[in-house]
Amino acid sequence: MTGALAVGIAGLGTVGAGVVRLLADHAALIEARAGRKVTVVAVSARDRARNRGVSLEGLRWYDDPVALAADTKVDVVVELIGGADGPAHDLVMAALAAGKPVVTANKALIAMRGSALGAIEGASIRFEAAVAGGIPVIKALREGLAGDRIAGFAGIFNGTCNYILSRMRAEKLDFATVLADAQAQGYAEADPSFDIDGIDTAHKLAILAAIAFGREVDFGAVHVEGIRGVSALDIAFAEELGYRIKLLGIARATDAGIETRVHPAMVPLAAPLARVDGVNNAVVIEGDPVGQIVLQGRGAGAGPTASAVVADLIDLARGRAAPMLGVAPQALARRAAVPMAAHRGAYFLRLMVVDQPGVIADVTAVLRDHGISLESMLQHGRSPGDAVAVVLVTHVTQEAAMAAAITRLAALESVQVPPALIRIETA
Ligand SMILES: NC(=O)c1ccc[n+]([C@@H]2O[C@H](COP(=O)([O-])OP(=O)(O)OC[C@H]3O[C@@H](n4cnc5c(N)ncnc54)[C@H](O)[C@@H]3O)[C@@H](O)[C@H]2O)c1
Ligand SMILES: N[C@@H](CCO)C(=O)O
Ligand code: NA
Repeated sequence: MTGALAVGIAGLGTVGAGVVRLLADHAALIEARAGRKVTVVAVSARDRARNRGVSLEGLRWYDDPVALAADTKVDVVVELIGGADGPAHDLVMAALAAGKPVVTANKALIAMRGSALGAIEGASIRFEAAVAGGIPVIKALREGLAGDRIAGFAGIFNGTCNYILSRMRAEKLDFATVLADAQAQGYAEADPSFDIDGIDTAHKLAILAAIAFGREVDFGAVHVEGIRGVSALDIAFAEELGYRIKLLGIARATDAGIETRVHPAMVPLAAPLARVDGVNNAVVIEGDPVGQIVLQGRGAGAGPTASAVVADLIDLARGRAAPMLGVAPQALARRAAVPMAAHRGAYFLRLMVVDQPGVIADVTAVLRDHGISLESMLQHGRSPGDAVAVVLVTHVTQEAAMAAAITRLAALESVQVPPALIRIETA
């Protein structure tokens, strides 16, 4: 048995304190599995006096995280500060420059700077915690499915959004009410925009797509829509039509290249992702020859996220090498990013129209002009002279045709508010 793996941790918030606690609580089993001790020797955070519920006795303290990377007694740097720039980025660059491996939970950093970091000669950087927290989805793709060709995957990667959508459905509440409550209870951030505008999901999707398809991390190519526009009315219609609305991150290999998109989607009740509720995350992967794999679990929180960070540390302690994105930098594939306009799928479209003769004829004429075929149509009740909801479900059609039709529908005099559009997925 070689000597202990000496760990330096920067950032002692939810995840950092969770990692210190897990390494202490499971010290014996981690040593047995790693073949050596994994020991925290140094830490850095902003407030030395703060009580984090974990003992920092005997650990070297650094006010400046970059100084922690220079500590010659630190073998591996764990970055748990967060953010694509600033101290987290400075620390990771300093650690890699010093030839030290890095473990991080920072999805923003990997999504925005992953390609540049991966290109650094000899860089060793692990980030299982960054995607779907405790679900070992990066290991599943990079190791477990290393022999498979991945056709695509779809997942629920943001617990905050899934919690909000689950409560909106179960309690028939609107978005603003549930968000305010989630903030009051401390689930959602005071500025929750990364979560609810889909950016956090897009970070995770960009990272996972790079590994699934062996190409560079391409955050800029991801089409991103969040959940602010999801209404209680559309959730009720989804229920009636046999769907659940989820914020999905989807990546697919098509003949034209790789499609990556984040948006609310209607998922049939029988599909694996439909029944994943609350703060849970889940991902459905399609591989050849393995077929379909479904992983579900906790995507956030101190324990689940620490579980992923510690697994990465054990890999390092074992001396297991793995290229950052699953293939060597020079072997990364160049595959085109497919624009959203080229996406093909089925759509749910809700219009608020004036209840008067001829309106449906006008609407269907627009759809006909753009070659869009309808699967079903729904209208409840009558309200002459007032606005009523009309729901249209299309057959598979091209996004560009749908977008053009919506522009024309929105301009019709009988259409009262901007049309609501939700894509239908089979995952
Ligand atoms: N909380 C989760 O459940 C979760 C899940 C997956 C990934 N992550 C990621 O893990 C990382 C940490 O998240 P968190 O929830 O623990 O955040 P947090 O806000 O609870 O903790 C951040 C820590 O970084 C420290 N810090 C900030 N600036 C610093 C500086 N200049 N120098 C030294 N320390 C500094 C803070 O003092 C704090 O201890 C983020 O990248 C986040 O996206 C979090
Ligand atoms: N804000 C994230 C945390 C985990 O990345 C979520 O709600 O899922
Ligand atoms: Na993970």
